[in-house]
Amino acid sequence: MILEKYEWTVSGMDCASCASKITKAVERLPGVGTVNVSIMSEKLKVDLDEDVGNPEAIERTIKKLGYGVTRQRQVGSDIVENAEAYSEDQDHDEHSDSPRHSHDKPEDRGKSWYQTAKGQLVIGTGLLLAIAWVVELSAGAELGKWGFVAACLIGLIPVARRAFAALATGQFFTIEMLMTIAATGALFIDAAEEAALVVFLFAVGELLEGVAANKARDGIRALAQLVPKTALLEIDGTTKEVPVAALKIGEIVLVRPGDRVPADGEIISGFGGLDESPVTGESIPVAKEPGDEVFAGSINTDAALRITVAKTAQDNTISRIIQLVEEAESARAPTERFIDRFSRWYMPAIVIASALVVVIPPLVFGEAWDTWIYRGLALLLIGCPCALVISVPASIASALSSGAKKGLLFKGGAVIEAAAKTEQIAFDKTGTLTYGRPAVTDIVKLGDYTNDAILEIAAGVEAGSSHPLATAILKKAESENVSIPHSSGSKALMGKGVEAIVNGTHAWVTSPKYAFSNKVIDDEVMEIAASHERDGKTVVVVYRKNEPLGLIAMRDEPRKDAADAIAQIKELGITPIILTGDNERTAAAIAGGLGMEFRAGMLPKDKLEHIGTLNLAGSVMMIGDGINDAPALKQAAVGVAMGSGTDVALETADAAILRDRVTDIPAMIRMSRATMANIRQNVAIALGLKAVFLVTTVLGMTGLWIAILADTGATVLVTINALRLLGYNPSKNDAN
Ligand SMILES: Nc1ncnc2c1ncn2[C@@H]1O[C@H](COP(=O)(O)OP(=O)(O)OP(=O)(O)O)[C@@H](O)[C@H]1O
Ligand SMILES: [Zn+2]
Repeated sequence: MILEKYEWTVSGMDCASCASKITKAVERLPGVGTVNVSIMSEKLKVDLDEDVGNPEAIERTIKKLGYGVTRQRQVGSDIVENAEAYSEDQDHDEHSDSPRHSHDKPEDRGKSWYQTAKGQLVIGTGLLLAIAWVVELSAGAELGKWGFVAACLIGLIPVARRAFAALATGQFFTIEMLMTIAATGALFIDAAEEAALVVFLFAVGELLEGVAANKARDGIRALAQLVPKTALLEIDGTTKEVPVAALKIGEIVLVRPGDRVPADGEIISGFGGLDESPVTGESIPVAKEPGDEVFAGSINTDAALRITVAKTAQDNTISRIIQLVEEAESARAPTERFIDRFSRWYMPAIVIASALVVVIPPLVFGEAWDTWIYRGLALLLIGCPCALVISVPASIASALSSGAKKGLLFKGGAVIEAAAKTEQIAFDKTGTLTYGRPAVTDIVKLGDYTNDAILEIAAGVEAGSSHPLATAILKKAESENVSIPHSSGSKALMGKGVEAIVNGTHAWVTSPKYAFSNKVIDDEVMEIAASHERDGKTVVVVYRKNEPLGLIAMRDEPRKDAADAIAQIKELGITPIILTGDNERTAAAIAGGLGMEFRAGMLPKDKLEHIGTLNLAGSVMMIGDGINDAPALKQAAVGVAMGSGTDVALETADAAILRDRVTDIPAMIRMSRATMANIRQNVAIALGLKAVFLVTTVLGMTGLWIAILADTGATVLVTINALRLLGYNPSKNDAN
């Protein structure tokens, strides 16, 4: 059995209950494996066994439920769009030209609300309702009543149709079904006017929900629009405008001043400042020259650049960021899962309660049937869980896209929730608190070799290493015009150093501690090393078998905002700590300067273990550069990779900070706490309003239309509240 991956764009989904309705309906179809629905990106992904099932059946089901659906087919690396999926039955789906559909069809973009099907339903019902009122006033109640019945039916039929489509997939408890029963019931007990009003308000609510959901998606769509659609491709000395999707790796494109870079690539000629804010959130232009990497979406601020394309449109860093944010939805917050479970029993419970309200007072206490049927129907509408189910995902969606714009990536609600609970933050030293670019400061002779000779051998050993210390030594060798000798058999001694065969002789570059334990250096040399280490430098010993040649001291500067960041973290009530492989004294010098705790001399496995221990005392966030600390990042409650748009950073961790600012760590904490506060407000609004109107409905203080107004009102309130997160500024000192 081979499962084919299918993907559709589904329009008209406004809340989590829409997603679960579609999931359940599709899961029942033959041949369907994993089903994944994303409201934010309006995507449906299905693993389908084509021997048993077929994609058309899936499309028909979705259309019947009342959503628009467009199939996307993967061809190579390009997504090719099929024509609007074919629908067998005549009933045109009322969502297919909602404004959100503009996601796929640019020509639809900018449609006003009244041009959409939902909008027209609101106008239609509203007009009939108004006419009915006029008729009632002028021609009497009897004739007016028929106007209300007409208004009610016009609005109700599409809803009822969706309710029965869901029923056909085994789902009885849907919002549409509650609406249908309540409105039909109201017609039967001669409350046509209220039934029409209820249907009208429901349509208004749906329209507003659609607008709100669309607004939440805008953030992400805006990111996608930062990449230009066309590029100036260089062919045979001239340039030609081509679609960005058609660019191939290795092709050369021209980027004029003021243009956006069309693809990730490398500058081959030209010097200029690049505003990388779309990718990293950092808007101060970065000076770049030939050989430097550029990201798609960045703005070329001053001079023309020629760039070789390094990635196809789909693999660009910014496309991957967008994809991550879209996928982040599926990693759902525990609170969200709780709300989902809650609403699963909430709807049936309300239905049962309504039934009891209808039956018990008349039967047991001899009350009037009319009154209690009316109250029961109103109670049914209280059962609409829309506000509740949308409360958490709306906040999360806003937070995800708001964060992404500022270079703070969370891979899902679960990560946001965990980040908000952080009590300790563990930093890897190199590359996070420091720039990660150590430079050689001193070379100390231990024998007869000159500084250049020491550097030469050290460079030979380090040639095979990509450690920051190796980079520092190789760079120094280059600037001193020392030729790098031939070496072979390079071997990393994890957390200790490197060895290799240089010019036919075995040579080592290691930590003083390791050299000492192998009796290569004595106490006296250890003391020389220590004196440098107390200045915050890292010292390595260059030696051959039992023959120390020299010491090389290197210094890696703390980032300029590191002290500020640590202070902010403490202000937030969180304990920061450095976990480093470097030695005690160097670590103490750096940590002391920043005012924080440290643990030094840690091997990668020690870091892992220590995070485990810390986790017992309170939730730990680990910050790493994402390169060699992936296991430690995994071990922490929240692993955060830091580094401007680096490849690894995006994939390895739970969260990532895209611009090189340590102050973005406290910003990330603030963002997650603000999101959780927002979620708590939303749940309180949704549950609170339900509780209030549940009571007033049973007591007969409020009726049918108030019940539905309470639900749509709450939905709108909750959504507006969530959207406030889009404008939230988590940084303490700067404007963005
Ligand atoms: N390529 C290398 N050349 C020389 N010394 C090395 C090398 N790799 C590691 N060492 C020695 O091992 C020590 C620990 O290295 P490790 O890579 O575990 O930590 P680090 O990355 O330098 O620091 P941090 O843990 O803060 O990021 C270094 O301080 C150095 O003394
Ligand atoms: Zn919905």
